Amino acid sequence: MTALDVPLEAALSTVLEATPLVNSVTNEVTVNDVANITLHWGGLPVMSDDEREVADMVAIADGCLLNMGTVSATGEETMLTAGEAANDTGVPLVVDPVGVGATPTRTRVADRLVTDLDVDVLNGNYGEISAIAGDDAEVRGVESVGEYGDIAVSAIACARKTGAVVVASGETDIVATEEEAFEIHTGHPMMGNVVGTGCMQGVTLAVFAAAMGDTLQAALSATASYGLAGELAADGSFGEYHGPASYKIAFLDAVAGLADAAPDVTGRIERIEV
Ligand SMILES: Nc1ncnc2c1ncn2[C@@H]1O[C@H](COP(=O)(O)OP(=O)(O)O)[C@@H](O)[C@H]1O
Ligand SMILES: Cc1ncsc1CCOP(=O)(O)O
Ligand SMILES: [Mg+2]
Repeated sequence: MTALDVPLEAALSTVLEATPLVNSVTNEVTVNDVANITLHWGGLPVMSDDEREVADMVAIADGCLLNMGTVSATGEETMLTAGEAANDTGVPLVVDPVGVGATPTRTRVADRLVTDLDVDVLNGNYGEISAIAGDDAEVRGVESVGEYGDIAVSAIACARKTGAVVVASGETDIVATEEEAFEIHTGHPMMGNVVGTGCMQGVTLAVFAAAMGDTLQAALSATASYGLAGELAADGSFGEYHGPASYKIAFLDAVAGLADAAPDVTGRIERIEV
């Protein structure tokens, strides 16, 4: 393993300076959290998801997230329209294949998104990424269950299958390309007790990819920053909490305050031999 230096303060200030407009076609469960965390990073959220408008909105955006958490038949077509607009205009595209593997419909929709679109970043939990890679996976509803000892292997396989930079979230996040994989040793178990932390990670990736350009650097910076905010919320740096609901508030405040918190992840990102 070799440690990788990722300058978070520079990445965070790049995001703040860019103020990227990110259009999220996302699920109705966490849409408000996705909008707010976009703003808290320094981006501008818009949640345009109507077939009549979405291509025009994506064309003027700096980033686009497609999250299939509650995708309907019309929503499926709208996500393809939005993704095609992103590809046509060179807008970085992030896909969160929520619940892929749980039902045949979700598997079909996810496969269509990664096949028909040029996806820059694909983010999902261990089960979702393993399912897309074609490996054994158990996704109950939208939650990853079971053990995934070879998640880095699955993430690289998923990157080779889709051409995307892949972020597999869990106790240790994995960022993988077709050639290499990194372990990101940040985050806190409390993050797993809040619905929406995967969805919010997806739009975080879209914000950083929109601002930074280099997709791998953006994925590493976004993932490390996200986990660091989770840690700072858990250690009380952004207010006392009494359970998962108040933790979520502290987490969102940690995201908004991270740039001024001397974020440092030295030694926390490792390139792994796979
Ligand atoms: N046990 C844990 N320890 C550290 N970080 C965690 C843990 N569980 C989840 N996270 C973090 O929470 C975020 C959401 O991950 P996860 O719960 O896997 O996604 P989803 O909500 O899509 O299932 C990720 O940033 C991940 O690193
Ligand atoms: C519970 C649920 N059901 C459909 S989408 C959704 C939210 C999933 O959020 P996350 O993937 O961040 O846990
Ligand atoms: Mg998720």
